[in-house]
Amino acid sequence: MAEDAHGFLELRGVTKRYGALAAVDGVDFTVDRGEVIGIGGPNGAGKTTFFDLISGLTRTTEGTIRFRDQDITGLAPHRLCRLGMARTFQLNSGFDNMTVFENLLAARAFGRRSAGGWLLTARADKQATQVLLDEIGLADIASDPVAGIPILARKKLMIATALIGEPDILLLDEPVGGLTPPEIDELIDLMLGLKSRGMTLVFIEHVMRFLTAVADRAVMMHQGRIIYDGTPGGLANDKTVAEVYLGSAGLGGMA
Ligand SMILES: Nc1ncnc2c1ncn2[C@@H]1O[C@H](COP(=O)(O)OP(=O)(O)OP(=O)(O)O)[C@@H](O)[C@H]1O
Repeated sequence: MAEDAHGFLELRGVTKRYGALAAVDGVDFTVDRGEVIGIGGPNGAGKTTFFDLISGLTRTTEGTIRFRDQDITGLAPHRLCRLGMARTFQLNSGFDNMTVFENLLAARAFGRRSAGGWLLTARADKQATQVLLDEIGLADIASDPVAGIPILARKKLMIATALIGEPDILLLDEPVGGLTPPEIDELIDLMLGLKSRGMTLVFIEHVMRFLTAVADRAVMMHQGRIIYDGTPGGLANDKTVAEVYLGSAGLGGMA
């Protein structure tokens, strides 16, 4: 498939209305292949809805979304998964009664992009699962039921579950929410590892230390619109961003 590195993912005039409220309001947004973008903004800014639109969980009211030179507006999540898009969620998901290994293996089997029966691919799937568990630092608890594992391990498992289908773009919704500073450092390293492998990453995060350490480009949303799109370093001096946070948490409160 011929595809341009520029405009790998492209949104034009994307709007989502809930009654009178425009949760996402006429957004234009382009992601190039290999970019690492951190999205911030106050609660209710529209960030998760924005991800839901891209990943096919919510239908757009207006606008178009293109991915890899295809119009994907309205395409179901499983179709997007097969095109190479994966995402994680704010809340940790997983099958609690299954082990870490089984969770990842199930994701591998159901998220497989190429055709092939279970029996034909079972051995390869198990190998790929083990390799990823090693890489992501979950091999030690591979046999543990997910119900009892710590929150950092759950976060890593969700990322692994998204990565096991070998996506070309990964969307992460608040990957470090609820983690301690040393745990955040660990996920910074994990993300930098993905970045060094050329993975296209778009993530939502309130923790500014994480956002500035990982992203090359920062995007701030407010009331469904993009109010800043530039370097992470430029955020601190941006008047519009400061105004949005003034009187509430302040820019420092984002970290
Ligand atoms: N299904 C829905 N029905 C009605 N309103 C909704 C729905 N989903 C989201 N909204 C509203 O859309 C707006 C944007 O919500 P969204 O969850 O996208 O914001 P957010 O930036 O992700 O917030 P947070 O940082 O708290 O996760 C909010 O005002 C929210 O109440």
